[in-house]
Amino acid sequence: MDPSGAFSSPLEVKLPSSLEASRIQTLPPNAYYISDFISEEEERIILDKVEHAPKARWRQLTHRRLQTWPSDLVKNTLLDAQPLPNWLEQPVVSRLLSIPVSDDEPHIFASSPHGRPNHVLINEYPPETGIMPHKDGAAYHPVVCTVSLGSSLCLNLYKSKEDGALDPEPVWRILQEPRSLLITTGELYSDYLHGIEPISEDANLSEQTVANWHLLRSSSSFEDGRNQRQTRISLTYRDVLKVSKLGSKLGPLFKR
Ligand SMILES: O=C(O)CCC(=O)C(=O)O
Ligand SMILES: [Fe+2]
Repeated sequence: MDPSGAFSSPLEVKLPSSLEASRIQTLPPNAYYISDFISEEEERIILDKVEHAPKARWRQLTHRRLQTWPSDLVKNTLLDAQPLPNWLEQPVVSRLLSIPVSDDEPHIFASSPHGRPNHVLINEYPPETGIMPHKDGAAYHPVVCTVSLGSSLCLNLYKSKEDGALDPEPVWRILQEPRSLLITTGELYSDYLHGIEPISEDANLSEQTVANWHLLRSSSSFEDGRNQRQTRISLTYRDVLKVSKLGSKLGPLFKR
């Protein structure tokens, strides 16, 4: 195992020497995209863990299912001071913490309260499933790290209009390939909304319409401008600002 927690061939995982090399330059500060963040074997292992998690872990929404680890938030607070399970820590967290942002910022969570992510949301998107445009809000330090598994799809970014209403046309699209990492922070986190359209195929994909086109693993596979969606699983890593030790003192009754 190498220091970044990699079990797999370094040929499959390609980490930049600093995030600057992975910056999505067409977007406001700051967004980064790393196409080969985890290997195919690591992807299989994580997908297997997600699929075989205890049934009670899944929360079913109208169109989408999700899991929260280590637990749901209560009033924006993480009640459980439980660590993340090992399969969510390795290789993702150790690898996240191994990539410098710049010479004086050792990694993307260096200035967050806990210095690392303490919470993971797992969302499942079968084709024709999406998520409404939204902001992630005040519970989290403004850094979101999303690992995509299983299939590609586009994340749309939206602006609020002057009157606060949503402008329904996305201002940008980010194409997320399986095994990729997308990091969004700063202005992108605070000033824009993000969402995923509930469609079976992303269309009109090109250098002009996809913000991270030049950072894709395989832009040639989208040469016809289309991406037929399969089921995509995303892991969203964040640092919840408020953590209460009370949850662990109250004991297992209050845990999920
Ligand atoms: O699945 C994604 O990439 C986005 C998920 C998301 O926006 C959220 O969970 O807040
Ligand atoms: Fe979100």
